Amino acid sequence: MQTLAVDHPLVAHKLTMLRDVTTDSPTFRRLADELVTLLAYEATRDVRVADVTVETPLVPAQGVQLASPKPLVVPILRAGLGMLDGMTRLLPTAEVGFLGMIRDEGTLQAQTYATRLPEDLSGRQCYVLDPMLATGGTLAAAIRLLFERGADDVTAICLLAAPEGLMYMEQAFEGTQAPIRVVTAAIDAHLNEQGFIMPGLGDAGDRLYGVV
Ligand SMILES: O=P(O)(O)OC[C@H]1O[C@H](OP(=O)(O)OP(=O)(O)O)[C@H](O)[C@@H]1O
Ligand SMILES: O=c1cc[nH]c(=O)[nH]1
Ligand SMILES: [Mg+2]
Repeated sequence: MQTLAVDHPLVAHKLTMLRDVTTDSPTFRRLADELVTLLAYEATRDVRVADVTVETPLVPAQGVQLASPKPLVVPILRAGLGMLDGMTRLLPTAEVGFLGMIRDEGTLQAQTYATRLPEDLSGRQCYVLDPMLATGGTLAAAIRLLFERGADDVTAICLLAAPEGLMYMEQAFEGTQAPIRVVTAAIDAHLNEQGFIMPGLGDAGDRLYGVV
């Protein structure tokens, strides 16, 4: 597994505003959207392209276009939905699948309550969107599901990751041949007793959409 914490002043600036408890929900949504687009630029560095020739007004020119099959973007509901527009802005022709997952706040185990993905993901590059990689249970379960359907290359984009979750992911996918990448705006210090990322930004789903 490869992990990339994107080191860029605009990423750091937007993340700081996201962390701020006084940032209201509309501003939080806008910042999350902008931040994802910046992270997506790094996360798509290995997106597959095919050679193509186009006619300029003057001569033919060699270039590239996104290869087929097109990448699949998978936001993990609920909080991952706040990252979808920022991602598809950069990859407008990608298809979108959905996973609904919730972490039991007592046991910290992830449960899947909705799956809407293509049955066959053979040869597909997948981009999983989830703002928080805490224990890693949710992301690992999501990636296992994608591999079961044949995905051969998975990149997760997270706004924040905890060292404990990254270590859990390393162990969960040790020996896996397929590339797995985690791209994040920052790796925070640790998890607290409730499994929250510290210093973190609180409950990402609640800050995006309110407490339910
Ligand atoms: O790494 P983990 O320990 O598994 O925790 C991370 C998960 O927890 C949050 O979702 P939550 O369960 O709060 O659902 P929500 O998006 O509906 O708020 C977050 O968006 C991740 O999906
Ligand atoms: O810090 C955390 C951990 C899990 N889920 C969140 O929304 N925030
Ligand atoms: Mg939540």
